[in-house]
Amino acid sequence: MKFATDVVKVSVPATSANLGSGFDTAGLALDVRDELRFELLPSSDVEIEIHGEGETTLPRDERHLVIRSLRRALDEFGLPQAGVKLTAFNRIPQERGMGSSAEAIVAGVSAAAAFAGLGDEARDFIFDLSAHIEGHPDNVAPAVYGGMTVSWDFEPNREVPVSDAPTSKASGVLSPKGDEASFPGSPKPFKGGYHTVNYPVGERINAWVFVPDFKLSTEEARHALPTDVPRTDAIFNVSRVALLPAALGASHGRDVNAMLFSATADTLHQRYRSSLMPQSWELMTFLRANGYASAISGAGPCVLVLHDGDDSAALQNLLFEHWLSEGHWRMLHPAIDRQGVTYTAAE
Ligand SMILES: Nc1ncnc2c1ncn2[C@@H]1O[C@H](COP(=O)(O)OP(=O)(O)OP(=O)(O)O)[C@@H](O)[C@H]1O
Ligand SMILES: N[C@@H](CCO)C(=O)O
Repeated sequence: MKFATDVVKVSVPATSANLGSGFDTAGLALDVRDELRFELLPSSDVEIEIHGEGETTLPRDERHLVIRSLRRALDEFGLPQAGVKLTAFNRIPQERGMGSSAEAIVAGVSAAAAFAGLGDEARDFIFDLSAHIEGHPDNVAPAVYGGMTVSWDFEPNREVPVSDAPTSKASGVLSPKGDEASFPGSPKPFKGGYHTVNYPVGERINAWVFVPDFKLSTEEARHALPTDVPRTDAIFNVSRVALLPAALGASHGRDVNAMLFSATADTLHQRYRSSLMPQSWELMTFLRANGYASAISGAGPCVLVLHDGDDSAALQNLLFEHWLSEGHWRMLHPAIDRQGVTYTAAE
């Protein structure tokens, strides 16, 4: 395959994963965008220019996550590897729980799609490859599609308890191999791998992200999680995550803020990570004690608030004295992004 163009532009939104109860599953796109320009070079060099977030910390060579993801996707699209100049204008805070790594991966993969001359028809492929590179789909899905997403990893061998399933030819059960072809007849379940569903977000839903002046890598935060969780905690989160689409969709005339409050509650991950970010835990619990639907954003340490209506002034007043005035926290009030990644050929 040949390059369809020499220059492409990509814009990717920030994302907040988990939304409290939906660990590794729920995500929301926020209108804080990184803008990237990719230009093919006649040589095999990589040139990287970074403005904004990461300009003093990110590598400027083949180790850069955007470049690594671009390289992987060029192979997948059957395009040759080439020299490239990347110019990045980064606004998404990094290692804070706003989906910066998913952004970088989606940017590189989407750039390859645009170099291949592909448009919207490549979106599902971008999601699939990006989620495989990231290793979990909850940030990648809203970064690709916008809005609120619920994602899952369809693992055929876990969908049917294979060892217990009847083996008569009439029952049409999954083979231990567990691939797509082993579901005979109809209906057909999904193919193995990552999937996502986009849910509408009500026009009145507002999001705030409180960004601290310290970082926490997702890798470190994932190491803090236990292998097993109590059954009562699992039941608690199942009941709350099921509320999330209804609460964010907000078209049912019920008390949306009360539903958001329950929907963002969690017992599966946040408490286990609290010692890695005590300030975030303190802020999140203070907000909840004051009735706000609040959660750790992604793996932290940012804190997310969701609310029906614009409560900026009240939040500012509530948090000014102990948090915002000391300069350790910034308050962002991004719009909900409903577009997802954009990728186009450019001049
Ligand atoms: N714009 C970017 N360009 C290149 N690499 C990036 C960019 N943003 C993030 N990265 C890479 O991703 C790492 C941060 O990933 P990490 O998963 O720890 O945080 P996050 O994605 O911001 O948080 P979360 O996954 O909880 O939302 C950075 O250390 C860097 O290696
Ligand atoms: N679900 C992920 C989001 C961060 O990538 C976590 O909390 O570890």
